[in-house]
Amino acid sequence: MEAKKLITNITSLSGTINVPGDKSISHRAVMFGSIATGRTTVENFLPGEDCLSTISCFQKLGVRIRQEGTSVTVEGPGIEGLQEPKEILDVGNSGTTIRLLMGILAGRPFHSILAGDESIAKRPMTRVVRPLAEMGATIDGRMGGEYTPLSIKGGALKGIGYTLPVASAQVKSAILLAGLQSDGITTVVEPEKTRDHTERMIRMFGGRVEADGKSVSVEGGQKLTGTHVLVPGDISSAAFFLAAASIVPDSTVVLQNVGLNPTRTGIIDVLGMMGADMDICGQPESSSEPSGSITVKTAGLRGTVIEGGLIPRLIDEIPIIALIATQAEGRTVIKDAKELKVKETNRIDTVVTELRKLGADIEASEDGMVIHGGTPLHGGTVSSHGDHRIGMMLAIAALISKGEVYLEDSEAINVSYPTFFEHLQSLTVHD
Ligand SMILES: O=C(O)C1=C[C@@H](OP(=O)(O)O)[C@@H](O)[C@H](O)C1
Ligand SMILES: C=C(OP(=O)(O)O)C(=O)O
Repeated sequence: MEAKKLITNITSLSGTINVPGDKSISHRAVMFGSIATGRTTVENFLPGEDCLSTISCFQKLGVRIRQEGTSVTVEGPGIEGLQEPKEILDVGNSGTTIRLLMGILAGRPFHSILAGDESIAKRPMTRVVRPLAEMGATIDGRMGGEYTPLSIKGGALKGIGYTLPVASAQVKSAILLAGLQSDGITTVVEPEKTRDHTERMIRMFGGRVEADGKSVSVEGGQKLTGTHVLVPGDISSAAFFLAAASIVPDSTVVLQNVGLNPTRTGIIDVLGMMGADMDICGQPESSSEPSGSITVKTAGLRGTVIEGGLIPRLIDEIPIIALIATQAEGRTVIKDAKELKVKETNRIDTVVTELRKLGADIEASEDGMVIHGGTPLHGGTVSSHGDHRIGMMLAIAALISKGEVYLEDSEAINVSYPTFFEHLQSLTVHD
């Protein structure tokens, strides 16, 4: 594919966007709909490639799922109704799909093979394989189960107490999904609190889960019942426009229907610390996930330090935060973020490499990066490296670059935000 010429040389950004559905919640709505009994309807589903991979995997497990744009109906057969797949379960580019699916399949008495794309083949799986094997599943894969393709033969599971070595909502969720099929109680303790969409969804489907600080427990053998899920907009997608409106001069952008779950709002906290101009208006909670609208205007920003418990609350926003930091006054330090190395790309390397191509003053550290702000960006040819969040971050960087910017591998953006360029275009004001 030819490199895409990005939008540059704009005067300001102005307008309103309805942020597309949350990726994490869309995945879980299909998964819980598939293991529950009865019909689940999903509204404002994200029809991005990752969530479509989740639908296709569950269809291969015998679940009847109809998807038309942002609306999905799942005819839940109940967990016992899942059937041995005849084909390989292809998770595409999606870490959430493979890891949560492993938790579900760990308790099923049949054999499955899971595989995905080149990026998935490099992402660590032992973190999920180890606790699920301890619960009683038989899982193997390349390099002793660290990498795809993986094979799973589920078993009679027993509940465990497990302390996560890394803060990961995907690993926590996989263990909880296996725990729902286990004998007794399963407890997961996290080093830092991560997104709690799985816990909220267990409750939405009529199940019980106990959460106490960084510890979460479920009892096995609970019955889940199909329901209606209203998916709020994805704050991780909104983040690109929060950033864009903050750094493009004379801008005002309204982002409607943004998910405001406190385990995800680290980006709002950081923008606040940096001096951003945001006005947040919460909506009355119509589902178990809070949401609201955010009006963001251009502001002079200053550097900050991002570390510790804040990191899991903004883990996917670090590429766009790095770009914001190039425009802030002073230095921004991001640490405790080693997990970035095992995302769709090594996001420490890809952010540093690509932003440097546009003139940013940024360096990698052992567990994050250091950005010296106040640097004008120039034109160039950059690459997403097949990573949607790197691609979108670079498209926002182009808005403030002096000179033309071309993006290689721009289609990667379809993984989480297929209407990204349309939305960006609709906000753009030229002279
Ligand atoms: O549970 C989820 O939906 C996700 C958890 C995070 O991954 P980790 O669990 O690997 O931190 C995040 O980066 C990913 O985009 C979605
Ligand atoms: C890391 C991400 O997703 P996943 O782990 O599901 O591939 C992401 O969306 O930034």
